[in-house]
Amino acid sequence: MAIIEVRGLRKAYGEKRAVDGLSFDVQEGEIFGILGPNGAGKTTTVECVEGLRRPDGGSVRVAGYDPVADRDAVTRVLGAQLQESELQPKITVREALELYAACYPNPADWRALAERLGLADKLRTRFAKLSGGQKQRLSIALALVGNPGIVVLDELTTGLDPRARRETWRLIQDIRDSGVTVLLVTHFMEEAQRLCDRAALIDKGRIIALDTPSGLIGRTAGGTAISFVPSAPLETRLLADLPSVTSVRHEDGRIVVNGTDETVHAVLSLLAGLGLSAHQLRVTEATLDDAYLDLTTGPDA
Ligand SMILES: Nc1ncnc2c1ncn2[C@@H]1O[C@H](COP(=O)(O)OP(=O)(O)OP(=O)(O)O)[C@@H](O)[C@H]1O
Repeated sequence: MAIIEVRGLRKAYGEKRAVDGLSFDVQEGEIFGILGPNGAGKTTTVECVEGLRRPDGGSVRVAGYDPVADRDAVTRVLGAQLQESELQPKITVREALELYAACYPNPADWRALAERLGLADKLRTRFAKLSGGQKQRLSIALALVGNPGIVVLDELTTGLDPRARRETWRLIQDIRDSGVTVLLVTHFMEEAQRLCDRAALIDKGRIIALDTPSGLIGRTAGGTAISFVPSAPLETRLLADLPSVTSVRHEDGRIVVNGTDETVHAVLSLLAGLGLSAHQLRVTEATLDDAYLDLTTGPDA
């Protein structure tokens, strides 16, 4: 069931069309990614979903509610991560959790939440004294303290070290596993590839692709590449004629064959049939990074 429905969403800032006719559905219980270059319109889109911005056109429904007209209802079902600047530097973790819990009719048990997010021993620590990772975990806790069915996380892991980023990924998976739908805005393709069930790739205010991460990767020209040094000279035409192969080239003394998963088996079978072996064999898969670079046009001017 679609818990978020966005239809023909448009939003301009003066002459600038930040969002230009976006439509997508987010299914209940999934992690849905919003990806795209700087200035693509990602934050504007999620701000319209959160009810923080009034769209110029199109419609948004969150659990059936209009985020602008039914602001209170949407606030109860949707938890948004706070920007760092929205918290007082002197507030303690405990005070922040208590304060935000008091704003909701059916808040979560904030002590249990602090425990779950690894903040139990930081309750008396002031916000300004928390590390980047701890601040991020607090912002997730505050987004969850109202017991929402949906949580919006915008650029959550920017600025975190690789370990803190991985811990945050585990938390996001736990949140999804507890039944919460996650709308995740990210610049990190590895993050999107690991976490998202589906993702929309936005460029210049429009959706240019919407699919599972592997579906998006499948759209790139790269696919699977197999490279090797043959044990004896080999006519590349034989490789190019294999059914799944898209290109063959010589690179630094190696033969590089692009194709699909099946190409690996086809190339090795051909070599075996010719009595040749493949030295320094390497197989590389295209990633969401490759798909992103293939499909988007670069930063907004
Ligand atoms: N309040 C505003 N006033 C004027 N222009 C704005 C405003 N907010 C955003 N924009 C412009 O609208 C476009 C989309 O911005 P938005 O913040 O939605 O993009 P984004 O994809 O979230 O970018 P980033 O990845 O850099 O955060 C950009 O060109 C941006 O400069």
